[in-house]
Amino acid sequence: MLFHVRMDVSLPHGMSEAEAEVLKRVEREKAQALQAEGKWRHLWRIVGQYSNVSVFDVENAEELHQLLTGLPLFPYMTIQVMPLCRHPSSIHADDR
Ligand SMILES: O=C(O)C[C@H]1C=CC(=O)O1
Repeated sequence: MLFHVRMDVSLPHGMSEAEAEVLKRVEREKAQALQAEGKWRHLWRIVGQYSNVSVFDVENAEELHQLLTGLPLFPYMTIQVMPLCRHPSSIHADDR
């Protein structure tokens, strides 16, 4: 099942540079592992914002919830989720 997800990141002003760097590194490792697994299919930066739009390919909403809440930056993100289904006019066979 595909989900469009928008993540807006807002780190606390009081967070040290060192702590932010560690969080971002651990987040990157997790994000890249999920991409390698095929679960995080697209990851795009929104120009000019500390935000991304992503497409996840997971079994169900419960799996997506577990995955998102497990992200190191989760406490500092506002997340919007849109479930997707195949568009009848799409010519791409792998749209799920
Ligand atoms: O930078 C972001 O958009 C937040 C988060 C998503 C992937 C990642 O590495 O960090």
